[in-house]
Amino acid sequence: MVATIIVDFQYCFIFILICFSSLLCYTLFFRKPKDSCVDFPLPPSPPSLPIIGQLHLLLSVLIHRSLQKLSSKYGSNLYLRIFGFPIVLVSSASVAYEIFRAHDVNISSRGFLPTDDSLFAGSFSIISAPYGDYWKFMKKVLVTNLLGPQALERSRRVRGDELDRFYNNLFDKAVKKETVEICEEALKLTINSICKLIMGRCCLEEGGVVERVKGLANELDFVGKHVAPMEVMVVSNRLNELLEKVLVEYEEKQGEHHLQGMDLMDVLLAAYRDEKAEYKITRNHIKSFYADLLFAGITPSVQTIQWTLAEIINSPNTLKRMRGELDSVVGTVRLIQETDLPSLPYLQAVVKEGCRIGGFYVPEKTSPMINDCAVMRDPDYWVDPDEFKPERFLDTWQEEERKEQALKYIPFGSGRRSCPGENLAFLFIGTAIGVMVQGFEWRFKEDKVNMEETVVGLSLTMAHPLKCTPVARTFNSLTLNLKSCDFSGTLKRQACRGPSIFSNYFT
Ligand code: HEM
Repeated sequence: MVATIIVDFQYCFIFILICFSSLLCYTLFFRKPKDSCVDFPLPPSPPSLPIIGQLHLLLSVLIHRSLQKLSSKYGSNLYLRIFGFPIVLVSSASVAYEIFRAHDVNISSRGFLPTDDSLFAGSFSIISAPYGDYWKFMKKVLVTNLLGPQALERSRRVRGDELDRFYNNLFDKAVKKETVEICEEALKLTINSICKLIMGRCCLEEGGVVERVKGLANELDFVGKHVAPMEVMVVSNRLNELLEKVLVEYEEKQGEHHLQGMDLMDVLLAAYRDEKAEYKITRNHIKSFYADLLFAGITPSVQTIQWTLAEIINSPNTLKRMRGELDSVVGTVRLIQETDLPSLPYLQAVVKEGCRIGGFYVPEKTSPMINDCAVMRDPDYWVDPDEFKPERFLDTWQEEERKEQALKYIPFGSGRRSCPGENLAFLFIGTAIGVMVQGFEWRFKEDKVNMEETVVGLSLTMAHPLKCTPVARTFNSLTLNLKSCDFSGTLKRQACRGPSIFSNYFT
């Protein structure tokens, strides 16, 4: 009898325990968050843990892959909570399109306030600045003096010279039969070009500024890999010292600069000195702005060049078609230049596809958080989303379709806070890839390039950096021919061929 009572009591206890733990599980894992409402239910939420929420589901080196895995398992739009902080994770092209179309202004601030004075995304940076007067002022300065169509046209020669140097360096390696690391060569090209564009007439070479920026960029990538905030601060301090030196040099040479016309630094220094300036900026603002440009501009461009060449090497048909186009439009005597790009629609399509596949940079808009990588691989919108298929960008869309397409193609983000360097990036990548395909065969040890990915900082890079040996396609090196370009002609030709990714730049 006593034994029966004890067994009953045990069952009862187990039953109560099960009820209690079920209730706890329900509350912790499956209960809808309070902020949902009947009319607008929140997107589904994956199971969460106490305190950290869904953080454990995101912990991975390849964060874009874990995000993709989450969305394919639980739905393309998800509601997450990380330490109580709500995030809507968007992986579908149509929802991202809707957000950018209808709510751009609401998501034009990054959703976090920087807490330190580091040059990288600290309190003076425009990347982390909220959408407001400071951001608007700096964006205007940036577009007018560096990244807008007219500014890019004025600085074309600087990039032409650097492209020539890039080609001659590769030609030299080809003569010596040396293997090159593509990332390293692309890094030299991009750093040299960006430093010349933003610090133009300062004694860059003599002061070794380019080399020091390159060292700092490498260090920052390394630090990014190991997520060490203290070390970010150390690199930031060193860059601060370097930029202060550049600023002082500019101030000393102020008279000389005015004789040659104002450049970006002159304009910023004038605004810094002007008591009645539209926005009162400080030296820290200027240095932070330069840090933004260096590190937002360099790494994604370099990575995209590397990924795109790797894809081309793995796709002999693409390579053949690009070469045919380059040989017939540019020929085999002179080197491709920026003004050829509008006449090379297939090269443009390859670059566009390269940006879709490679140039990964997580937009820091946290709520909603748009996973641009997943949006550009959304199978409902992209045919064979994981394949390298430049042809997808050769379609001749109607005006409406083109607008919609632009909103779903977001390697540079979208809306007000989209990347202001998009046109410049297309010029860098288009000409660099053009030079490498026009000028060289690429010898490679294995049958195929290993496309395994890894993440460094905010960039998706190749786990096995691309190394190959250039073989010059012509006996003599190709010549640089920076003749002035007939825009009206190139634009007319372009109009017959359909949309151009360079249309912003050339109109
Ligand atoms: C393939 C090359 C590049 C890629 C894929 C890329 C991508 C991006 C992305 C995704 C963003 C964030 C957009 C958003 O939040 O919606 C961004 C922001 C930015 N990018 Fe780029 N970028 C590239 C090249 C460049 C270049 C060459 C420059 C200039 C030299 C540049 C300057 C910036 C700046 C200043 C911002 C911050 C804009 C703001 O906060 O308003 N980028 N970029």
